[in-house]
Formats: sequence, structure tokens, C-alpha cells
Amino acid sequence: MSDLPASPVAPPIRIEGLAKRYGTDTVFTDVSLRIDPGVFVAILGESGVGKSTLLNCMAGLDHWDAGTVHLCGHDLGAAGDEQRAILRRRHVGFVFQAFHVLPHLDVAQNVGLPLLLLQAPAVERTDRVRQALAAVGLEGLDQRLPQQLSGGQLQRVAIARALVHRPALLLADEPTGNLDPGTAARVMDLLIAQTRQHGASLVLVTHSDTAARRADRVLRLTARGLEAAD
Ligand SMILES: Nc1ncnc2c1ncn2[C@@H]1O[C@H](COP(=O)(O)OP(=O)(O)OP(=O)(O)O)[C@@H](O)[C@H]1O
Repeated sequence: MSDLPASPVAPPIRIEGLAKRYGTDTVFTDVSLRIDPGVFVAILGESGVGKSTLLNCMAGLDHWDAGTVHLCGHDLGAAGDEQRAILRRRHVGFVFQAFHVLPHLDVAQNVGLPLLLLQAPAVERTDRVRQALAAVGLEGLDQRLPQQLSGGQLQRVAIARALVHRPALLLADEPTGNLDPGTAARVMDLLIAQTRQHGASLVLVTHSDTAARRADRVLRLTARGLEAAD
């Protein structure tokens, strides 16, 4: 698979003094955060305060106006777009509220996509996809298309896809926002269990205090930065 490995001593994410503006509108200033391997951090905050923007900065999907972001020891601010993409593919998994499962690919192809992008050998891909689907309780559904799945099943596909390449960091943006309460609870259990099993760090953006209480650290994003939540 591709290069740019995680430094064995670097935290999956380290942010210092991050500030983000859109034009003259300041989204946030002075955000600092360090997340050690295997730690689960929940981020709460008012709508529009910049939680999704912060996740995008962690993955190098967005640009910022001041401060630094290190992903697995790599300085994203100093990396070009191509290098950011390689780092993201190698070290980050995503789970979104709207699933973002590709409609024309079947379940196995969706889950295997990160491995394909990392040019993993076909035999390894098949094996890892099978394991990942079994781990989220979707064995036997590998040839279904997304339109043939429920919302809970779609999010299980997304969780399997997010972890199949064993990233150091999993970024989850309101992952249960589109699910009914019972399904949401089961998907959250699965997300946390799977992340812990893989030893990945989890950053969960949520409006749910119940979900946030399961985290090792609960932070609140405001215009002034990140602070410990009450
Ligand atoms: N491409 C963009 N151009 C201009 N402003 C933007 C852009 N993307 C986001 N914003 C603004 O940046 C702010 C932060 O947006 P963001 O989606 O990160 O907030 P959030 O805390 O995740 O909100 P929510 O909880 O409602 O999802 C908002 O005021 C939003 O309108």
C-alpha cells in the first residue's frame, strides 16, 4: 500500500491555534487539540459553530487561516493537495450523517474502496472486506446495492468502509442523525466497539449528549475554541 506511514510516536491528530474564516466571517479561532491513539473524543457545539469544518480541517479537506494540523505526525499545512489526499486515504476513515455510500457500487465494492485506492492486492481486499462485513453483521449482503438496504444497514456499510484499511483516525459527523432512536443506539454501539477493536482514535461530532457521554473526553466548540464540556 502507499507510503507516508504513521509515525509510531505521533498522535493521530495534533492541532495548534487553528483559525478558520469564510471571507470576513470568522468561524472559529484558537482551536487546539491533541488526540492520542485509541482515544474517543466527542465534540458538541451550537449549529453553525464550525464542527464539520473542524473535521474537514483534520482530514485536510479544508484550508485554514492560522495554526497547524498534524495528522499522524505529518504537517498537513505543509502538504500539497496530492500529499494530503494520500495521507487522508492512508490514515483517516469517515462516517457521515448522510452515509455517502456510492449508489452504483454494491456493498462489497463500497467497503473495499479504501483498499482499492491504496492499491492493496486483490486477495487481501477480498479477505479484509469479508472480515469487515462480518464484523458489522452484514455477511451475505455483499452483492446488494445501497438502494436495497435500510438506513441502519447503510451506516453499517459506512462503518465497515471507514475501518477496512485500519486507519489511525476515524471522523464521524452526526453518524446517527438520519436514524430512528433504536437503530441509532445500535449503530453507535457498533461504531464505538469497532473503533476500539481496531485501536483507532474516534472524533465524534454530535448533538446527542447521550452519545457524547460514551466518549473518553467531551469537548465543546465555540467561537473562542475548544473547551471541556460541563
Ligand atoms: N463553503 C462555505 N462558504 C461559506 N461559509 C461556509 C461554508 N461552509 C460552511 N460555512 C459556514 O461556516 C460555519 C460553520 O459551518 P459548519 O457546517 O462547520 O457548522 P456545524 O457546527 O457543523 O453546524 P451543524 O451543527 O449545523 O452541522 C457556518 O456558519 C456555515 O454557514
